[in-house]
Amino acid sequence: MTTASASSSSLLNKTIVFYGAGSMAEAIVRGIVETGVAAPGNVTVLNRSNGDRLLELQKRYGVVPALTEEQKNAALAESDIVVLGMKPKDSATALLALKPHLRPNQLIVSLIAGLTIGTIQQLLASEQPVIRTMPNTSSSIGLGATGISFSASVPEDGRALALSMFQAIGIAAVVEENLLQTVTAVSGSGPAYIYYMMEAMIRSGIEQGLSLDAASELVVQTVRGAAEMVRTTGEDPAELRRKVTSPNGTTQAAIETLERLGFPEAIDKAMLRCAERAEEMGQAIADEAFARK
Ligand SMILES: NC(=O)C1=CN([C@@H]2O[C@H](COP(=O)(O)OP(=O)(O)OC[C@H]3O[C@@H](n4cnc5c(N)ncnc54)[C@H](OP(=O)(O)O)[C@@H]3O)[C@@H](O)[C@H]2O)C=CC1
Ligand SMILES: O=C(O)[C@@H]1CCC=N1
Repeated sequence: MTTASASSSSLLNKTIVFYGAGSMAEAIVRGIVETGVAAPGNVTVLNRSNGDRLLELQKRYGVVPALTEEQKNAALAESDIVVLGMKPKDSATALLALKPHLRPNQLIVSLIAGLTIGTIQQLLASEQPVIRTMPNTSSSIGLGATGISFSASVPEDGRALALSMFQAIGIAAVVEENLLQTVTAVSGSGPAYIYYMMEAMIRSGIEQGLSLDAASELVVQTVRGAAEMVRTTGEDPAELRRKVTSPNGTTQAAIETLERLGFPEAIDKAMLRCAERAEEMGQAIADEAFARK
């Protein structure tokens, strides 16, 4: 566990409310509390109706649950940072409910796939400083990969705060807002592709005779080792693949099979569809915002 010391732009001095405290919010709460960059007593969690979940988060991380309407409204009105952690379909209603409580300098950090800075500001009817992010669930173990974009109204210290939040729980890349759909396709949804591949590898290992435990352990260590090899050697994945692939050997036979079955095209199409879906979800919220004006 690492610790952070308080300075004026430190998260330790800031109050943060997670407006929607589901899986992604928990990944971030856990990351920032366990790395010591945020004080649990300064972190409030609130949900639409699931109070039991808030009590669980309190037990696990020492954060503060907002259970009553009064507590919820106070947390939204008083926190320095409001993190939007609800599902896209719930976001327009949630932003309209947030609007009357906000002060102009509160930072909005959105985790919501597809939802644009423009739509958030439209729903809030203000130039509120908005930090749009696309994190992933590996943030809970400090290995997150987050894309970040800022509205023009985010001040320098707001940018630094957001970066410190996401850098505490992994890596953070600042990108143009229109590239956040691509970040969603790469790293937001990316863990699921890797889990899917792991599921398939474990299943095949079992079908070929390994026990569940042996297949799982071997697959986990293989994925972990492969990622660490790319990271620590700095070599290109293609070069590392070449080193595993003996001419006319077993790996070549496997890769040729994957190529014949369209593996690279399948990944490309999946990622394009993912980015397109983020766009569609953002458009649906924008349409709802327009309809509710
Ligand atoms: N899961 C992931 O890997 C990633 C998710 N995201 C984004 O994070 C967001 C959340 O996803 P995820 O954590 O998986 O979702 P979850 O369903 O786990 O959590 C959503 C939470 O939002 C709460 N909520 C819904 N409406 C409101 C409201 N009006 N006011 C307060 N709280 C509300 C729900 O509470 P209740 O149960 O009481 O309704 C629930 O706890 C999504 O927008 C998603 O696009 C981004 C990157 C990765
Ligand atoms: O599946 C989703 O919509 C969210 C966004 C990125 C990961 N999970």
